[in-house]
Amino acid sequence: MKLVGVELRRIALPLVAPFRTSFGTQTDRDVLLVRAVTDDAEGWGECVAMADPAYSPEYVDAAADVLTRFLVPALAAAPELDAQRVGPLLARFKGHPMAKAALETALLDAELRALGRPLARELGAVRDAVPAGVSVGIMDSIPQLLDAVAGYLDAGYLRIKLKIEPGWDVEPVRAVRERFGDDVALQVDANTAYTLDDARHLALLDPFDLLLIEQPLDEDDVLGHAELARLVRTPVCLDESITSARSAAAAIALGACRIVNIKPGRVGGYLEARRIHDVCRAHGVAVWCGGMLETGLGRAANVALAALPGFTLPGDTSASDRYYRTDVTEPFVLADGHLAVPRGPGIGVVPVPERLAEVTTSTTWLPC
Ligand SMILES: O=C(O)CCC(=O)N[C@@H](C(=O)O)c1ccccc1
Repeated sequence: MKLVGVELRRIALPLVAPFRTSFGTQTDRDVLLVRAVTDDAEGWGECVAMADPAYSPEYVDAAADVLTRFLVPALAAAPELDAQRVGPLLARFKGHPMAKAALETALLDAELRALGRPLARELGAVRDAVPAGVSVGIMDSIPQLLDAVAGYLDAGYLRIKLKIEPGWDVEPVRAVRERFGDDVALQVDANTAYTLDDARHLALLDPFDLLLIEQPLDEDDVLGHAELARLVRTPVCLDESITSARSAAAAIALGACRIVNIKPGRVGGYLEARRIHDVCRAHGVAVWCGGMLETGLGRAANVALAALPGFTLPGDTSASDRYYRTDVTEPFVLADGHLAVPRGPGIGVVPVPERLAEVTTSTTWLPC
């Protein structure tokens, strides 16, 4: 496969409602899409970097810059290219996993479209549909939270994830349990908002039979998570801390997590995501697919990944309307609490041209 050129396209999408986490509130998304044009086919990748470096060190302007000045030229110079070679070709550039993931995914999508192979099949999917969980932001009040959770349960979501932070943790969890009962699959996500000094407080969540507590401590505090795991009963799940298959193996060996949230953008792409899945599965560690408010392009690829055998917990693979009034692809719609795995070649979806044009704020063509 030869790279003819790469389009970097920025789109602006308002969220249907503000989404508050322990590190800030999102009201809209400034998304970088990557379209790779090869001599065989073209493919799409979505960069999940946020507008500011609040979740991770990456941010969307930096991703566009590193793609333009370093990552795309490195692939353009490659005499022979396929998706498996993208990681090794870009390894000399440190970091920027979200930018790298978007480019690798665009190449992988192009390659698989040329072969007529669905991404799900390429990754090793064993399911045609995946159970959908939903992430619920921090709210202004408990009643507002309960109304939101009621709406998602009515919509059919099979798992509720509550964002928590100091001052908004035990009470919201208690209220959801009291209102909706003990059978609702429920978990919490702290996004690194606590320290080991909060262990006794976090143990107050133990009676609520949560599936997991996600990333309570700093992303680089793997030993702290191992210590916390000895102090609380709720299983610890890592997100920001897991950046590669190697880091997953180390975290598991240290007892820092019993569950892993796999986000392809955070780890550099779907091929590394599969390697993390394989490492976790070999150690009996359950995984689920995290979300980064993706459009239907990233969502399609995430749903394909979530169909692998080790993804035994519902992911943050919600329907398109959880975040967007109109998606850039045909919308993903919940059916009996599940999303169907795209069956077409590559990621199985493409942007709707008129919709893409409506939301485009800039586009840059990088000839190769
Ligand atoms: O459903 C989704 O796509 C979002 C799931 C979610 O809560 N993502 C969180 C996270 O920390 O996991 C997030 C949101 C915004 C930005 C970064 C991360």
